[in-house]
Amino acid sequence: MDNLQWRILPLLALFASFLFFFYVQNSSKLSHGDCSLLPYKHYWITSKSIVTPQGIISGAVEVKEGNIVSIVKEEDWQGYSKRGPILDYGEAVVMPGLIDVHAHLDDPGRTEWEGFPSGTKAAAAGGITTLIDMPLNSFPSTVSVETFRLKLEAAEKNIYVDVGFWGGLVPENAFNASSLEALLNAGVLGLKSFMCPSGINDFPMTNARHIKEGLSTLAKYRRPLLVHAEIQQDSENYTEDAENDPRHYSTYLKTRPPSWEEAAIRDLVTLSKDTRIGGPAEGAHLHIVHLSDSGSSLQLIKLAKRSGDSVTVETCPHYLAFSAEEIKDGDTRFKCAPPIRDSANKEALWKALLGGDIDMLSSDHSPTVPELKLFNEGNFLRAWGGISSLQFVLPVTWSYGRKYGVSLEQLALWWSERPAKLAGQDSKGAIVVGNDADIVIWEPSTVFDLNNDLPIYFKHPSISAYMGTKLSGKVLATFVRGNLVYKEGKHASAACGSLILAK
Ligand SMILES: NC(=O)N[C@H]1NC(=O)NC1=O
Ligand SMILES: [Zn+2]
Ligand SMILES: [Zn+2]
Repeated sequence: MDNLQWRILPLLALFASFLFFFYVQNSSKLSHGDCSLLPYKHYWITSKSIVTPQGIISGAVEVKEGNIVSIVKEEDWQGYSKRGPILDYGEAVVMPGLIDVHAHLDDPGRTEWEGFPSGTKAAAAGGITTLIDMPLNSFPSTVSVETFRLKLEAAEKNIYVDVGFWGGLVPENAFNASSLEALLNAGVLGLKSFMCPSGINDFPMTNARHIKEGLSTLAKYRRPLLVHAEIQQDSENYTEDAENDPRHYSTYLKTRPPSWEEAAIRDLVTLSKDTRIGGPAEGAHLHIVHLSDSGSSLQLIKLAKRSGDSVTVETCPHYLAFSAEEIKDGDTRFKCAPPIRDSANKEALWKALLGGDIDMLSSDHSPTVPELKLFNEGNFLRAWGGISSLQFVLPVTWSYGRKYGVSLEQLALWWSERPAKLAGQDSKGAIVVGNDADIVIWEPSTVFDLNNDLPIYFKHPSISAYMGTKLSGKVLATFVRGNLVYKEGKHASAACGSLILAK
């Protein structure tokens, strides 16, 4: 009897420690129920309006374990209808989730400006399923492996949508191939640089020589360089005098004429020759961010594309929604760089977008604290430059684009398919079998007022230029890799977005 006891006790202890081990393992993992507002991982989304690269269909999208596993047209749906849970969205639009390739979430270091939790909640509420965070406005800037690690630490378990990262190309690392390569090896999706002061001290500007070096390093990785294309010029039109009141938007506009963009883009299209097939930087790609000048700058880009340079260009909703004439004295919510120009320029930007000369859209969501917008002073020359828009880019593009006949397919191209390609995300950006189930469901005809009654998830709604406007297009639901992360004002309880690293 004694003997038996001595044999059983160690076995019991072993069994108990096994149980404890599995308990600890599982309790540290997030359960599916925290990541998604749905209790299941295999289901069908049905709608009369599903936007696919082959056109708009009525039917169903089957989602299983985070992927799109089949797309069924309505006429073939009969046999399917009892196979599992169905989320029927009726007439609402089912579109690929938006991919915002240009957002400043300011984390770590300036989380009072935005931060990963609030920024990605705003993204989810706006139908954005992936965003690529810019390397500046956080502190420190993402310009080395060490600073990139801090970025990843800040983002981990704090993101409600998938997030990738651009690294910074700055004078300090441009001629240091091993430093740049270490950053690229660590997984940034490409690099970003400025050709004028960025407004952030630890993110100094680059010149043509830095950019040439950057492109040649990026060629090996087949990743893009994104450039803020403005070069400071001597101002002919601007002098500091009583006539040029800094509370007038026209004063600010004079300080940053289209010639700044043109000068930068002229340099860039000389450098982008290297990206042609057979050129010294073949494999690299140049992407011009937030184009505002629809004149000579755009012509230069068109010419470069025609010559076979690997070049793309984005513009932002604020350049398509607003024009300089409408901006009231002191209303620094509208200050951004390059500036919002006149209405003729806005019309020409729409024409270029619809005609295919502008490739895609991005938010350039660049918030700050309200104090730095200097609302009391209303000084356009001294206030922070940056537009807050993240949650509203879909309804803004739709609302302001309707008079130009914008189609749902165009929205998907500008906001999902082409941005996915720029960021090197082959399994995102379109509703096709095998892709991540990144999906937005929205009602194009639902109108809403952007006021304080509306839940707004980015940190400082009062600084947004869209407050006080009426928009059309309400997001009902957002799915990230099959997880229902947002549904009519409610977010999933846990932040289960993935960090996207280049391989
Ligand atoms: N630092 C920063 O975010 N700058 C951005 N703001 C803006 O309006 N244009 C920019 O490039
Ligand atoms: Zn910029
Ligand atoms: Zn920016």
